[in-house]
Amino acid sequence: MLFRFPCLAGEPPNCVSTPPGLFELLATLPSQLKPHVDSQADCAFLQDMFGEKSLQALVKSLLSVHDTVAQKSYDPQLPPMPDDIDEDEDSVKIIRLVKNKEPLGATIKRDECTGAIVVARIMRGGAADRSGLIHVGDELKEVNGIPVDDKKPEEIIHILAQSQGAITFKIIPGIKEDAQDRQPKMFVKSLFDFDPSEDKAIPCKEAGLAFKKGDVLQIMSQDDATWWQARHEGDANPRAGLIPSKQFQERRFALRRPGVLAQPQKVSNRRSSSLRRSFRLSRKDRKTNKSMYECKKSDQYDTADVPTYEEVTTYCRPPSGQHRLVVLVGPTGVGLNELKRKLLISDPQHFGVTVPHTTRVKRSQESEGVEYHFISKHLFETDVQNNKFVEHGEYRGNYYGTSLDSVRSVLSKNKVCLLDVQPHTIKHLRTAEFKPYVVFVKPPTIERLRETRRDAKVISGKDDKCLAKPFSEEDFLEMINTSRVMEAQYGYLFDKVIVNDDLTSAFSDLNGALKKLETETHWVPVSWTHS
Ligand SMILES: Nc1ncnc2c1ncn2[C@@H]1O[C@H](COP(=O)(O)OP(=O)(O)OP(=O)(O)O)[C@@H](O)[C@H]1O
Repeated sequence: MLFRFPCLAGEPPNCVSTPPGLFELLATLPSQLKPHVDSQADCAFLQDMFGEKSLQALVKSLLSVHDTVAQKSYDPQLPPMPDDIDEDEDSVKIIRLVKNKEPLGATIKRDECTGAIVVARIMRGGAADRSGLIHVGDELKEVNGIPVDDKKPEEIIHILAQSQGAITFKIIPGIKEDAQDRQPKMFVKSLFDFDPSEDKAIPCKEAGLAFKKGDVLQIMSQDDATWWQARHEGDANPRAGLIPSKQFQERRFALRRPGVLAQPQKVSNRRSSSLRRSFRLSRKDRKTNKSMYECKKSDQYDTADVPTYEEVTTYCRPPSGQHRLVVLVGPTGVGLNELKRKLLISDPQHFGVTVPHTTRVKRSQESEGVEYHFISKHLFETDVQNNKFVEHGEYRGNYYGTSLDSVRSVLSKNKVCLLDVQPHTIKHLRTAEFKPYVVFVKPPTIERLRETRRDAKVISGKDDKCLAKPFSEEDFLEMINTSRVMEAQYGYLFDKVIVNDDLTSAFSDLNGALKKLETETHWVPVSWTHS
């Protein structure tokens, strides 16, 4: 039963502090409730309850606390207007902000031309921004009555840091820039790690926003060419932090590049030229050596491409829309084929793989379009010229390749196409048509590799005999090393990283991610959603 004290609602707070009135009110309540109470026992219970002294005392103290709070004024006490405002009196503003533990969210600098101390930046969502009283370009004249004209910015920051409670600013408002408010808000995926505490160039380390490769950031302001303001997408904290702008980060990266990239790291010593996996998939041709292909496309880092930020937007596959291409990458022997095989077995109607092309002669037990598409050398070369291949290579005088059309063919059957490629190929697949979801499969620790792969076999790339042999210690070390290099070089292109330790867990991790991909919203490059 819901009831309240009807005669108290809306009354001025002090009218309820007369105890007799309160006691009478409580005493009459049971009779007022009588029409709603069925039994005599309930009536007696209510009578007892409302007649109880302790309840009356409790209600009394509750109401008196309410009165005290209601009568309090929480408005800040503004100081009297200073009487030394003369010539500029129209343009001087006195602002009082109450300081709590949160920083003010503004930075100041000395204007190089005028020598005045001006507000350089207002952090979006910070205390100063939320107050709406301080703006970029405002000239700071006094802080807590102390003139700041002759002070260095650091001294003023010190005064601010020392201040407790309310801080009074005397400022001359600058010209208001509305342009920044009109800027569209954009989201970016960060393609590098950033730690402001390690950054020597940032104007204020405390104002920096740390992020990791793959984080989605909301860009709040790009007014400053060097330091943008951003916040983590979905973060409840509205306060923006400083991040290096795209241009600035690219410049810095370019300066650093000679040391880092002049010698692009090879993805693998033994098998870096291999280009194989998609070819091996549908083939019953188990003799095909995965390391036999010469990769024609550059295996080197694309130095023109500096990974900084990528503008992204949300995308959810329409229920009957084409599936996103699932791209698997990882070092040789990590278990890509094993995971792919498990997916195919789990739901053959749902998952599919491409049929590669080859110029080698068809064997008697093979059928066109099952193990391979068998085409002439001339046609293969024409298709290469016309960029029809995702990857292609040559082995023992024959060409092998995975065509874009073979990917389209799987997708057109409304299947999820599973494609494993060399990581440098990912960039060519990143189109609105394929909307690739890139899964990087990485090995666990060497100890776990030794334990889990005790009975496993790998096809050695060292010889030409294509024999499956137990993993050697060298295989494990190479797998781990290649994985590190791949992650460092191409990690910004990965949507999901799966550690293939226990096979069942890795499979369920992958399967779960692919299920979500079909129904949930994901961040994708904006260019993929413009038709
Ligand atoms: N989590 C795992 N635990 C135990 N054995 C595994 C695991 N994952 C894969 N294997 C085994 O490791 C071997 C190599 O796996 P797989 O052929 O799938 O590797 P791959 O990444 O496709 O490499 P490649 O393309 O060079 O063949 C296989 O014998 C496979 O059964």
